[in-house]
Amino acid sequence: MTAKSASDDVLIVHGGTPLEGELKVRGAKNLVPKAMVAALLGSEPSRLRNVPDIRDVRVVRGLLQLHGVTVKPGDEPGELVLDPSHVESANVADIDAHAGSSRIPILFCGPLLHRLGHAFIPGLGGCDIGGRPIDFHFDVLRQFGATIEKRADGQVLEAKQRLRGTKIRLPYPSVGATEQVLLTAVLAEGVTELSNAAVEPEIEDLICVLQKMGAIIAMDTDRTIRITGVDKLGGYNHAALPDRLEAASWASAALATEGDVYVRGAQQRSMMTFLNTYRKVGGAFEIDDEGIRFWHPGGPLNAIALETDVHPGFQTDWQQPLVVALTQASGLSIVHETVYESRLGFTSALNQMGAHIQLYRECLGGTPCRFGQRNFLHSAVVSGPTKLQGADLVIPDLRGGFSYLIAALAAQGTSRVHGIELINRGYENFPEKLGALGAKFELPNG
Ligand SMILES: CC(=O)N[C@H]1[C@@H](OP(=O)(O)OP(=O)(O)OC[C@H]2O[C@@H](n3ccc(=O)[nH]c3=O)[C@H](O)[C@@H]2O)O[C@H](CO)[C@@H](O)[C@@H]1O
Ligand SMILES: C=C(OP(=O)(O)O)C(=O)O
Repeated sequence: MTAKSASDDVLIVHGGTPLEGELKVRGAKNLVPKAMVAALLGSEPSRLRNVPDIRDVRVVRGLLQLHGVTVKPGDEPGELVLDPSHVESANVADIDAHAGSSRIPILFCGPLLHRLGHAFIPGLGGCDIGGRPIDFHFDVLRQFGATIEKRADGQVLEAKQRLRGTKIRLPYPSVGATEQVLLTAVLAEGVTELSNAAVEPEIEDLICVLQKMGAIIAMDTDRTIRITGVDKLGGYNHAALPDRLEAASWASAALATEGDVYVRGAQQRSMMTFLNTYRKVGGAFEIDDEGIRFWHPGGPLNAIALETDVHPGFQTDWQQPLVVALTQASGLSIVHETVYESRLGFTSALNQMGAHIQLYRECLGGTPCRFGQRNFLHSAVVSGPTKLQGADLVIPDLRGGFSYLIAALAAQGTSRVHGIELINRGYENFPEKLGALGAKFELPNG
C-alpha cells in the first residue's frame, strides 16, 4: 500500500450497527459491459437500459469510443445509446491506457475482427484470484480462422478473410470463453457448435441481446449452444438483467450484521442456488415482484458445507461475502472453492479481526476439483461463531473488498478499510447505499 492509497482511498467504519432499510440494484456488472461490446456488431444504434454507474462500464465506454462508437445517455436514467456506424481502428497506446482494471477488452476480439479485420487486445485486469489464463479464448479464435501474434504490450489479431463457424468443446465451462464464441460466431460464416458451454444467467441475457440484433442461437439442455452465422446484425433495445452478485452481497451483509435489507431488483430465478444456501445457514428472505427482503431472524446461524461451481451451482462471486456471515454461524463450515484457485486469501484479514478460518490444499467438498493435489489453498474450515473486532484492512479484490466492508460493519469498534476504489468496479454508489441502510462510516476524503 502506498502512502497515497492509505490516506486517499479509505472508508472508516464504526461497526456494530445492523444494516436496515432498502436499496436498489441495477444491471449486472457481468452482463452490461458485454452487451455494450455486442453493440459493435450491429449496423444500427442500440439502446441499453438499467446500466449502472460502475467502473467496468466506464472502461468499456472509453474503449468503444476509441473505436469510433458514439456512446450517449438515452432518455431515461441509466440508458445508453450506442451508435457503431463508424467503427475504426484505435491507437494501441490509447487502448492500453483505457483498458484499466477490467477483463472485458478480451471480448472485443470477435466484433473487431468482423468489423475491421484486425484487433489489438491489451493486458487484462480483473480480480487477482487465480492465474486467470486466456488460452481458451485464443484457441477458439484460431479455430474461427484468426491469427494471433503475442507482443510485449498485448496481442495482435488478424482475420484475412471472413471468420468461419466451427465445432468447439471448451475444456471447462468458462464464462468469458463462451461469450467469446457467441460474439464471434454470430457473424461468422456457417454454423458453430459449442459444447461444455457456460450457461450463467448473464450469458442467457447476452444471447437475448444478440437475438434481438438478428442472431440465430439455440441453447440445448446439455451445455451445447448452436449458433447459425448471419451476414448482418441490427441494433437492440434491452433492459439489462439485475445484478444477482450485488444482491447476494447485500443479503450476506444483512445476515452478518443481524440486519434486515430489502434489495429492490433482486430476482428469485437467477438467485435460486444462493437462496437455498441462505436458508440453510438460517437467513430469512421474502420474495415479491419487485425484489427480495433478506434478514437475520434471530437465534444462532447454522454451519454449512459449501462448494462453489459453475451455474447452476453456487456462484464463486457469492462466496467471499457469505464467508463473513459464516464466521457468525455455530460450528464448523466447510468452503470448497472450485472455480478459482486463489480466492480464499482474503480470509487472513478476517482472522486478524477474530475469525477462525483455516485453509487447506485438499478438496474438502464432496467433489475433487481441478485444484486438488496442486498446492492451492482452495478449501477452508470456518469455525464459529466468533466476535469480530475492528481492524486496518487493505482490499485485495472486488468481492474480497465488499467482504471486508461487511466484516467491518459486523465488528465491534472502528475499522479503516483501504483501497475502496476497487469496490466501485462492481458496486454502484455503495457509500450512498450504506448510508441509506444506517451504516456508521466516514469517507475522510470523499
Ligand atoms: C466480467 C465477468 O463476467 N467476470 C466473471 C467471469 O469471469 P471469467 O469469464 O474471467 O471467468 P471464467 O468462467 O472464464 O473462468 C473460470 C475458470 O476457467 C479458467 N479459464 C478461463 C478462461 C481460459 O481461457 N482459461 C482458463 O483456464 C479460469 O482460470 C477459471 O479457473 O466468470 C466468473 C465465473 O463465474 C466470475 O467469477 C466473474 O465475475
Ligand atoms: C471476479 C469478478 O470479476 P472480474 O471477472 O471482472 O474480475 C467478480 O465480479 O467477482
